[in-house]
Amino acid sequence: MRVDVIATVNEARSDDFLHKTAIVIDVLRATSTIVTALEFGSDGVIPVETVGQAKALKSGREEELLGGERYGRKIAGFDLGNSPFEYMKEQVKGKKIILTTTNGTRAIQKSHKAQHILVGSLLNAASCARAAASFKRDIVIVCAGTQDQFSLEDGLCAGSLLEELLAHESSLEMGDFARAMLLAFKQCKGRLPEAILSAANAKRMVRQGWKADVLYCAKRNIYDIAPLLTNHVLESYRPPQMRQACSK
Ligand SMILES: O=C(O)[C@H](CS(=O)(=O)O)OP(=O)(O)O
Ligand SMILES: [Mg+2]
Repeated sequence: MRVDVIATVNEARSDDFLHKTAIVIDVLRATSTIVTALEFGSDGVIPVETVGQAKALKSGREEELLGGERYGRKIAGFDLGNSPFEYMKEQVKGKKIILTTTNGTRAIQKSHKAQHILVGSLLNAASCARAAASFKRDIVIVCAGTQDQFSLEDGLCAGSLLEELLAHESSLEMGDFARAMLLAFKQCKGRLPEAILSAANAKRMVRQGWKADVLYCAKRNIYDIAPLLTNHVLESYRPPQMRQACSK
């Protein structure tokens, strides 16, 4: 099995995903928010690229919510923003969420040619790796990045996924960028919050008042689900138990 890591969404070409499993990462914050929504009982998340697409999809049924951000803030007329804390509430239970964010949902769209599309974050790295390994295909990990720039927290999450994948597949082949992310992760595994807080995207988010979000998104392996895209909806998938992975 081969794993490659793509540094930003704009470096991804749709043909890179053919016949493969894609894992899309946007630690701050889209994929952490998606994992949280599903963990807290949302019925499914529909990721879309534009605000117009999100509004057009909303059918007016009570069991649907519009979520997302532009410039980090809730979009006018939407029910929810992009903070994971908004998705822990009773409000999301049993609801489908139509979500559009600047980087994360765009990266999910970009992976549409993959055979399987999983959503990864630090919160669910072990279960996401377990799900990906169970599909027995080559894997492409896409770091969404921030407005077309590489983001360290996405790279560290890719490294965490690689460490977990190696526990399932000792003969994993990987490209040099993937190897670099694995080494970077191993280097700061014991101090992930500090490493993430030192990076540009987190610094900007802290300035905007989102420090609690950054610290929450830096927690590793606290949830055991792997969002899997099925008919355009991300649903909670609990991967089969396989060989014991690294976890902590
Ligand atoms: O809301 C977020 O965390 C970001 C906003 S920004 O583009 O980084 O300002 O969106 P995301 O798609 O989760 O990266
Ligand atoms: Mg982001």
